[in-house]
Amino acid sequence: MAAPAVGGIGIANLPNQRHKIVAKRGAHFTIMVVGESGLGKTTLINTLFSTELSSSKNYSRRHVKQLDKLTEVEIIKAELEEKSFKVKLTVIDTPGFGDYVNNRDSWSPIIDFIDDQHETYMRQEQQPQRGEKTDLRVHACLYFIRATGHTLKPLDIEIMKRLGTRVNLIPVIAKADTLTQGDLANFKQRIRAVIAAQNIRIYQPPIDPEDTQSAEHARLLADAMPFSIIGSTEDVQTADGRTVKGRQYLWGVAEVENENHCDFRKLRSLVIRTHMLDLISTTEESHYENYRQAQMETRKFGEPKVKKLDNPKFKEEEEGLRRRFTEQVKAEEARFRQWEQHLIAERDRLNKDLELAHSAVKQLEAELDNLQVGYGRGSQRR
Ligand SMILES: Nc1nc2c(ncn2[C@@H]2O[C@H](COP(=O)(O)OP(=O)(O)OP(=O)(O)O)[C@@H](O)[C@H]2O)c(=O)[nH]1
Repeated sequence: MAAPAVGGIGIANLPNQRHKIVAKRGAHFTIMVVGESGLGKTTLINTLFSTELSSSKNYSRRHVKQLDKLTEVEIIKAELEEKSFKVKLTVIDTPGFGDYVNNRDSWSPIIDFIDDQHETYMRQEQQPQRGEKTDLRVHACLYFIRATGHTLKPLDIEIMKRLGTRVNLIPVIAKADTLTQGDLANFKQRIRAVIAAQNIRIYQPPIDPEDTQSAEHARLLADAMPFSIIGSTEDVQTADGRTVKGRQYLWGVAEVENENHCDFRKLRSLVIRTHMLDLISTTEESHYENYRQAQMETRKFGEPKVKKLDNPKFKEEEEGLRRRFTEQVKAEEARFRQWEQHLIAERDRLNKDLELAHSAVKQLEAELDNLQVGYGRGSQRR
């Protein structure tokens, strides 16, 4: 899918970033969005890249999707071009996460996907011919937090802990327009406290001591995390006559690009304008390297990864199957026993009939003998 960037989104700034050599070739960037259904993941991606990368979902089918109890990973590829600078963008969407009453292990397809990409890349590196490699290693993972105004849910904490050690984790507060500015500020503070207390690793923009301007910008971005987000690709009219991207309400407009309304500009700056190359290089140098080292310690060079057979989700399914099988066997056994009883009763009845017939025959034989004896005596007298 080749999608022309509408109105300019800033990827042309990439050559100004540190690694000019990458910029010359064009960047290869993979971003993953994780969060509950309906938190605005698709909308944000479309807002971020100013183009309809992914179409909106059919909400009438949402309940159907919940029944199959699967967190599917969806891959959207696009090529964005601005001022002849290209970014090969891959968006990994994870619809349906956290939709179910029992969310135990609902994160495993997401975590497995991230690990599998590192694994695939490492295996390709180990081949004698190392040409063009398939590379879907995730450079940035946007984690969507529901704007409840309370604090992080245990499920958020569990998955964020696991993500933080594998990818550049960027937490965002979804649908920030649903909270008042005061509530939003308090919510942010509480989330930051939980992140610190739970030792959740989130992406930290590097601070360059030699470049005060960029250091200040990096500090500003770090201080704003988790970014509050309003997503919308709609143009709306503000009270003072401006046309902006935003969401129209009776009380006014929640503007996507207004720093007083949300942190969308900061997030876009971090992901696209100023830190895309740092996200790519930290993935390579830190997250991939950690994975590679951990794997190297546990198996020999070139040896395939041992597949996890003790996945609790599969275990649960296996136990269920076994239970159902035992119940079925028991029911069949009971049916056979009943049948056997029936057969025994039938056999007894037939035996009795046979006995009766037998004694009737015997009686008839005796009568016949008597008759023959009587007939013999009669003929002798004559
Ligand atoms: N109030 C508000 N609504 C939003 C915002 N972003 C998206 N929405 C709305 O929320 C609904 C769901 O948005 P999507 O972008 O499809 O959500 P999603 O997270 O991709 O949903 P799944 O793909 O089902 O996981 C749509 O009706 C959007 O218009 C936002 O920032 N604020």
